[in-house]
Amino acid sequence: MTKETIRVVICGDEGVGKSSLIVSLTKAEFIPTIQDVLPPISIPRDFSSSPTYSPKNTVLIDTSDSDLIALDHELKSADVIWLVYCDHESYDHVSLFWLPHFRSLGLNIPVILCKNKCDSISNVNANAMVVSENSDDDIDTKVEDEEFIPILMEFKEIDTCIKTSAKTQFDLNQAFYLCQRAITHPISPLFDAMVGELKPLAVMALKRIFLLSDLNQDSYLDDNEILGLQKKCFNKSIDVNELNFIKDLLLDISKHDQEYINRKLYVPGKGITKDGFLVLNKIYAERGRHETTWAILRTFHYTDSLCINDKILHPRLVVPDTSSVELSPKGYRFLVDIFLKFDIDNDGGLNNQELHRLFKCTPGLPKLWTSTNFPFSTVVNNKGCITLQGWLAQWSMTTFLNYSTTTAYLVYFGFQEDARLALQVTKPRKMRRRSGKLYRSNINDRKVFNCFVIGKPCCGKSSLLEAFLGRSFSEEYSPTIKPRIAVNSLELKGGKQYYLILQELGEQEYAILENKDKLKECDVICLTYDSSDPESFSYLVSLLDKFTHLQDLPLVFVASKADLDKQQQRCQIQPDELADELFVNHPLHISSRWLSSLNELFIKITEAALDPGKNTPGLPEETAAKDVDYRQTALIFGSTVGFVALCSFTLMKLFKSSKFSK
Ligand SMILES: Nc1nc2c(ncn2[C@@H]2O[C@H](COP(=O)(O)OP(=O)(O)OP(=O)(O)O)[C@@H](O)[C@H]2O)c(=O)[nH]1
Ligand SMILES: Nc1nc2c(ncn2[C@@H]2O[C@H](COP(=O)(O)OP(=O)(O)OP(=O)(O)O)[C@@H](O)[C@H]2O)c(=O)[nH]1
Ligand SMILES: [Ca+2]
Ligand SMILES: [Ca+2]
Repeated sequence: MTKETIRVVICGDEGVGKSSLIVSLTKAEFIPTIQDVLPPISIPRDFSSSPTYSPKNTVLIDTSDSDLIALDHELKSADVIWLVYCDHESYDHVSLFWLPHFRSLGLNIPVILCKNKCDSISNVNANAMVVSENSDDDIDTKVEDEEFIPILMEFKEIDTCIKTSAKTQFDLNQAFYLCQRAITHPISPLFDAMVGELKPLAVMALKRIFLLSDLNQDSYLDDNEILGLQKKCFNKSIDVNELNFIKDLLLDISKHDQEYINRKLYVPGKGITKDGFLVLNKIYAERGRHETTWAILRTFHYTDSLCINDKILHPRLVVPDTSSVELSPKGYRFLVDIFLKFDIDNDGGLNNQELHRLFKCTPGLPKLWTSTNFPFSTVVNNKGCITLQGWLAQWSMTTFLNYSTTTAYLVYFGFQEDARLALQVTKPRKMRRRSGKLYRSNINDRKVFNCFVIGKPCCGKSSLLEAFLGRSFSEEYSPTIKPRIAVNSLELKGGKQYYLILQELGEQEYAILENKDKLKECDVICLTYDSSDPESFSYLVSLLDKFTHLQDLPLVFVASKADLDKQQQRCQIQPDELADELFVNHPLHISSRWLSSLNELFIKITEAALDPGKNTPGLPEETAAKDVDYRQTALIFGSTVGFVALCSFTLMKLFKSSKFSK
């Protein structure tokens, strides 16, 4: 409900009973002689029989046709018009004067047409949620046929017609409710009275609701699923008779109604079909019980314009500048359930058909996904289908990069609660200072980290991303132009699970490295050079020179293509020297052909994200004495390994060449 206050302007010829209607309604008694024009009366929400969707206030405004200026003034601020007549003359005036007059004022608001002084009819109250055999159908239908129908056909602004009596209080509450309903539950977005069909947006929304309610995905709403839907929308259960009535009605329509002949609306033993669900809602609209349809739509957060409420899709979340957003256990649980529900063939992957079904109740794949080549941004199985591990990684990444996409899709997928419950905001980064330098403090509440992989063209960045997703190495080289992304989960010692996002920036590398805000979202920079290309390291040196602020972040140096012959880097400083100078680890030698070297790297990147102090340049170890000791042993150990390694390498070469020389 968007409106807090609804203004109902009551008009009609002199003496039709306008003022009497207001008095009778509000005082519940008929006072034969009253003043000409009553002052506006405000009726609070509690007055209504079904307060859920009624406005906070409804103001009833009495008018008189003797003062057209005042009347027009009121009409222009009206939300709905209660147009009253009571006899032949005032009836003729409805189409000859009143309705054309509203049009001439340019009003585009609903009109409730009311025939007053119908004193001979007893008060019957029919108000049921489910379509039921209408108890007032048998009451004098002459007025409807002769008076209401022609005028309803001619003036589409007439929402409903009703007979009342101010004297006997017949249907006064109903008339008042209809005025409110015209605003709170408008028929026009749902139903096209001209063609007698539900409107396309309504059909789309209802189809989506059907999909979400069909829990076992068999394309039928069985009794259980209907009960679930009823409970959810009306917070009450449906009784067996009502349910049987609906079923019989649908069976009857598919047997006798020419339009639906041979179309399955309800299949005994299985349930209501999607067509059946639509037909049912069409019947609600036709019988003036479209509140039922609105109640269903609103439960699924549809607004009057039949789109899902933006505040539900994108709830406001307070995210401090240096915090990140991750999925909560509840969010992961929901996404696991969705995956399992749609993995219909149970093979641990979602194939195209299954993905298509899953995204049927959404506007399609998120933009972020299509622009990052989903599903190849994450783990797929040997058939190219996203696995559960990949699915969760993909959502972890989406939440990290743009949580608003996650909340929206959770709602599309049918997440019942406030979508914020599926998220958690991490603590803002704390900063520490050592040796006069600010650096990021240890992290203990995050499990998703973001790493930019930087390096000279052809140094092996894409191969690294591919290997991270468990894909086999390819000799082929195709330069990366558009940024690329890869996300996967990994486990550190002790069994803790993390998600790591690796981004290769392509032609945007400079632009992104320049942008300090972008770097706030970056946990680690992975600086890669090709150890077999002598010109490769100098690229990194010049980047670090150019973007000095990179040195405020954790850095991990990587020497790629370790399976090829190592070359001396043509550069004023060698990789190990630079690392020493910056107080960070020496480059890790990896090869995309050697899986174990890669695993070590990914763990190292994650550890660098968890403990930025150890990996940020310019921070010598705090305890100097211990440090030296450690370094000496490390060096000795290192050189031994180096010597042995060198020996074995030469020996092997000799051995090999001698073998070949034979
Ligand atoms: N029998 C009968 N008489 C009614 C009913 N409603 C109003 N009247 C009578 O009709 C006359 C006009 O009623 P009002 O309520 O003053 O009508 P109004 O439309 O406000 O008239 P103006 O203010 O003059 O435009 C009064 O004598 C009422 O008693 C009704 O439902 N049944
Ligand atoms: N021998 C060997 N070749 C590798 C290795 N890693 C990558 N390559 C090859 O190096 C070439 C470039 O690899 P990519 O991963 O595309 O390099 P890149 O850094 O992404 O290149 P750009 O996107 O142009 O910046 C390809 O032919 C790969 O097959 C490796 O570890 N060993
Ligand atoms: Ca079902
Ligand atoms: Ca690349």
